This record gives sequence, C-alpha cells and structure tokens, in this order.
Amino acid sequence: MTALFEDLVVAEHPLYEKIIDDLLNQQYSIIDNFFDENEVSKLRDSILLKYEADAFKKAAIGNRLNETVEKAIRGDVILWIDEQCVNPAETLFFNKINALVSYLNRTCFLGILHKEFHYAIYPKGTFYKRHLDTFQNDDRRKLSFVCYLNNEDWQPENGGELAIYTNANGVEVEKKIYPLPGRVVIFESQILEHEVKPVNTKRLSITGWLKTR
Ligand SMILES: O=C(O)CCC(=O)C(=O)O
Ligand SMILES: [Fe+2]
Repeated sequence: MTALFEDLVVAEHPLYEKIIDDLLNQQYSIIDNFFDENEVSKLRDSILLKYEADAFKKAAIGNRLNETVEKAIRGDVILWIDEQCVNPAETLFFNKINALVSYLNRTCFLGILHKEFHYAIYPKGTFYKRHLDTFQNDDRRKLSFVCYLNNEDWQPENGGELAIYTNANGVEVEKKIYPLPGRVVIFESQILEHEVKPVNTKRLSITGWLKTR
C-alpha cells in the first residue's frame, strides 16, 4: 500500500511547475535555454544535414487526405521526425520532451498519449499567416511546442518573430517572440492564434504537438 502511494508522489520540478503556471494563467509559456548551447548546436547540425540532403518537403495545410501547398499561407519546408529512428541529437531532444510529458501527465492528468514533431525551415521571404493549430481537423492537438535552432547571433532585423494573439478583457494583444536558440514556446493549440512574421534569413526550428486520445 505504501509503495503504491509513494509511486504517485512526484518530486516537484520548478521549471515544469513554471510552465504549468504559465499555461494556466496566460495559455502560453516561454522557456529560455530549455535546450542548452551544446544540444542546440547538435540539433542545428542535424537539421542542416537533412536539409542539404534534400529530405524536406513543402509544408501543406489541410488534413492528410486534403493536403494543399499554399504558399500564400505558409512558406516553410518540413521534415517529420520518427521517434523510432532517431540520431543522437534527436535522442537528447526526445529525452527532454518525454520527461516533460510524463510530468504533465502525472501532475496535471493531461492525458497526453501521442506526440508528433517536425523540423521546419523558413527560407528568406517566407512566413506563416495567422492560424490556429487545430485547423487541420485534428482536435487531439492539445499543446503546441516550438523550439528554435537559430544561431547565437540571431538579430531582430532577421524577422521571423512568432506572434501570439491573446485577449485581455476583450482587447486583443499581440505578443512578439524572437526565435532565439534554445528557446521553447509552448501554447494551447486549440485556443491561441499565432503567426510567423516574414523572415529575412533562413529560420530553423522544431515544431510539435502533444496530443490526447
Ligand atoms: O515556428 C513557429 O514559431 C511557429 C510555427 C507554427 O505556427 C506551426 O508550424 O504551426
Ligand atoms: Fe502553428
């Protein structure tokens, strides 16, 4: 009996607690240095290697049966990551993601059962117009997750901010977030509209969704 109870006791993790508080209070959380310099550098090498090998495809909108490439809406190229077939950089990535997911499931009973992640590259001149991540008829998407893999010297002139639209007492507020390396943004997929502003320099990231059912 005691053993069973002890199993349910989770040691409090300050960073994850902050993410949960942020999500409850403002529906998004920004975590700087979620990935350290070394992890970002390995993941950046990985994304660029695959990009150079031509593994990416133009990102589409709509569900899998009704996919259209709509450059007027989004101009990024993506590559899905198969967790069953990962390189060492991606192993580091999923170790951190899985630790977070298991904490969320144990402390918030979120019921995250599935996840999907892809690399994304926004070439110069591209953007992703304002949208909700559940427009693809997939209401299982609960939390959206973006992690940036840009260089240390990413400048404001490079553009490519993530803009998140929130509502404060009926007034819309636009919050702009720079895609700084190692920074992670997590937000409520079904609630928060957002967009990627036009980029002036190739912009690198991993985007994913934590899903229920
Ligand atoms: O890269 C970002 O900052 C957000 C990407 C995005 O909104 C998406 O892929 O759905
Ligand atoms: Fe999105």
